Amino acid sequence: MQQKTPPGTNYWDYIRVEDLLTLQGGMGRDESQLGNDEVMFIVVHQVYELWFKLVLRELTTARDLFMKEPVPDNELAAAVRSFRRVVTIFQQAVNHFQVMETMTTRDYLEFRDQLIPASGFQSAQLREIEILLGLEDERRVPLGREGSYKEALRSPDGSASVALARVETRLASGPPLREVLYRWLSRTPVDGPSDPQVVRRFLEKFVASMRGEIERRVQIALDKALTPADVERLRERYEAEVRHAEAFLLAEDDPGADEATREKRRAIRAGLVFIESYRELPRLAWPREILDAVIDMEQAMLIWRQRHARMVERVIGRRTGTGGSAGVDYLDQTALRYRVFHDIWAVRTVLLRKPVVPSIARAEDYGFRIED
Ligand code: HEM
Ligand SMILES: N[C@@H](CC(=O)c1ccccc1NC=O)C(=O)O
Repeated sequence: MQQKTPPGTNYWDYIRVEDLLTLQGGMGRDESQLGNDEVMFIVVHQVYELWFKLVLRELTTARDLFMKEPVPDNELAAAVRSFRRVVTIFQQAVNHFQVMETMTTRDYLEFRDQLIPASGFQSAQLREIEILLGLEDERRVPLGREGSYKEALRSPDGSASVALARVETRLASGPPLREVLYRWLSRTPVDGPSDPQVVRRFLEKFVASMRGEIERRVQIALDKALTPADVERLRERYEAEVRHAEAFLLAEDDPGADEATREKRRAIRAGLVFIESYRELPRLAWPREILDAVIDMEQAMLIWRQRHARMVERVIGRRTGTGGSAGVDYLDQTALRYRVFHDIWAVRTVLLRKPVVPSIARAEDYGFRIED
């Protein structure tokens, strides 16, 4: 007997096209009253919110994975795929700003004032992405009106809103990715069992090797016939660089931190340096892919913020935002400051050339064999 197609299986019911097409009516809920620019403005925002929704799903899955102790090695590839999807989404989404840029300044001014005090600042899903990644509240740039970013999510009469509820739920939904990823990194066996003494010895050897590199660089400068005064200036810079690197690696860069916190930071930083420095060892292949994907992700988001600011500058210049911020100045600051994975960036300043990376005693522990 021929099988019947289950009812409801067609494009329009599955994709919910008719429902989707009723959502572009703006504040008056009547699309016929809106011009093409405003409908485009609404559609582009809706498209972004849908992308944000997917990003949140991927980040939640990855965060849940890194919450496990231990993190199952055979699931690392899935986390990399999640991060890569987030990167691809942001890279695509950044191009949607070009659609906005088909609108001239005067076209936009036709409907802009009615938007006050609404603003992209009230995108709860972007805030959720920041929270889930682990952006610290102290890093947030003040919007230029009273209270925290959460206050901006209240309704105009000061009451709670669906956007605020969304953000509160996210804040209560567990630790951010940064925290669990760093915890995982701190458990990296650094040339042996993860033990504070082993970690410290590894870091000290690493710093010693960095010191050795200074002489070589000074010699290069001399060979390039720089003046003695220039060479001296360079030497001072290199020495300051190593002092900074040492303070970073041995977690002496934050005098307020207690010893237990420092020990945790040393373990995270040693894990990072170890994975990056011996990235060709087979057992480090997936951890290093994780680090690359996380950097890609943060970079894609920074570029998204920066690109948004350039679009804004082009469309409205440097005027005050409808949300009450300084506009482009505010957005440019967020693009510089909103970083989450500081240590993964910072470790790039301290890595060494392959020939001078300290040798490790137990390289065979980090291999695997496919062939016999
Ligand atoms: C012509 C188009 C646009 C203009 C002129 C514009 C302008 C601005 C301005 C001035 C701000 C600063 C807050 C304020 O005081 O209002 C802002 C924030 C924001 N906008 Fe837009 N925007 C546009 C389109 C978009 C689009 C398409 C998105 C996509 C979701 C978006 C997302 C955001 C977000 C998430 C923020 C908050 C940024 C943060 O606080 O980190 N904007 N926008
Ligand atoms: N902040 C923008 C207005 C704006 O773009 C906007 C207004 C309401 C809802 C979303 C918006 N998009 C991004 O900020 C402006 O100052 O023109």
